[in-house]
Amino acid sequence: MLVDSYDRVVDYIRVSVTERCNFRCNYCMPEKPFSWVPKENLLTFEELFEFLRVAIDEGVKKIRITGGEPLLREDLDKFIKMIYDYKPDIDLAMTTNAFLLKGAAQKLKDAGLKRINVSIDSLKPEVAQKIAQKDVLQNVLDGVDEALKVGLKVKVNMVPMKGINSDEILDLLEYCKDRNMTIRFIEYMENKHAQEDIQGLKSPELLSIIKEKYSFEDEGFDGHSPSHYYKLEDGYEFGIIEPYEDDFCKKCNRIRLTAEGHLIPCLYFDEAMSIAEFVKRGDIKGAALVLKEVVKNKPEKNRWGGEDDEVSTRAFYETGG
Ligand SMILES: Nc1nc2c(ncn2[C@@H]2O[C@H](COP(=O)(O)OP(=O)(O)OP(=O)(O)O)[C@@H](O)[C@H]2O)c(=O)[nH]1
Ligand SMILES: C[S@@+](CC[C@H](N)C(=O)[O-])C[C@H]1O[C@@H](n2cnc3c(N)ncnc32)[C@H](O)[C@@H]1O
Ligand code: SF4
Ligand code: SF4
Repeated sequence: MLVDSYDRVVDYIRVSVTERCNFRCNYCMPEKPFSWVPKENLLTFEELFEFLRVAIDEGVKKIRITGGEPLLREDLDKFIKMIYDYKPDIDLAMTTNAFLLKGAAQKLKDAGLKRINVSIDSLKPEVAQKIAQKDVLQNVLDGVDEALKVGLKVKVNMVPMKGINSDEILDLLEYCKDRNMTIRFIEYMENKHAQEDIQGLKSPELLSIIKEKYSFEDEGFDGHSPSHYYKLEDGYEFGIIEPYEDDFCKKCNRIRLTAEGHLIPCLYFDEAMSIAEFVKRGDIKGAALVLKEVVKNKPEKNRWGGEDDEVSTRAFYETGG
């Protein structure tokens, strides 16, 4: 079992399979980075899987594939199948922008993927285009329909921004409610890669917009998720993720692995240790020692907004969010 120095069990790994993306979201990657990680520096799916096998043997029960845009990586279904075949009861999920999902959903489901979280920031084609800097909406909506059709469980993530998509909170909530998909509104997290003039909506602002039309109860946190959940009178649940808070850190169960093999103990800290050289030379014991070290050094909580206000300079498209 992987237990950190605050007695938290780490049983969730978020794996970013590429930092590349076919969108240029204004809050994440408005411009193509000056240079991408060279392809030869990426761990192969076989190498990533060898490492994940160790992690699963150590008690990991949940794996989320993310990116950049994970659907850009060729043979993703084969990677998913490797994990599924090794541990069929693992909670195997993916976070995606869904642009390429229509053609991939069935293959991913057949390979063993169980759930997807899709980012949808607008239901208006021109607003979606302004945010992603590409005409994306129809493909995304078709991707979601296909995912539901093939039986994948779907959640939606939206980043509400003042003057851009803040008038669509209820529309997106209702789009999700009609399809029985949970929506989580993520407060915009400042980072040095985003467009400078963005102002995100905070939780009280979001709640007061929803209150104009719906009554709801506060359900608190669900398990280990950073999402705070609320329940409408008809039982539909929506969530809000407030990254500047740290109450959910007490129950944190996750670490992150980047496409180049950096193991990151916390979203907000720049420290990371590499497993790359170990897995490349087949030294699985060495990789397991790095895993234990990273878990041991996991910080108690983020320090965003605290006295010593530590701000991560690492981009979300690198860490996988
Ligand atoms: N502060 C903080 N935010 C996180 C963490 N994990 C996820 N988030 C935020 O939640 C967003 C959405 O996460 P997802 O990729 O949908 O994954 P998830 O919330 O673990 O998904 P579920 O397993 O469905 O609960 C991320 O982009 C982050 O903004 C975390 O460990 N700390
Ligand atoms: C980095 S993306 C990777 C997966 C995929 N490309 C997608 O967009 O779903 C993962 C999540 O991070 C969120 N995200 C990225 N930058 C963010 C920011 N600055 N503030 C809040 N959420 C952010 C996105 O909305 C998305 O839900
Ligand atoms: S949020 Fe996702 S889709 Fe948008 S630029 Fe970042 S990685 Fe790409
Ligand atoms: S901010 Fe760090 S400690 Fe808190 S939930 Fe996220 S990864 Fe865990």
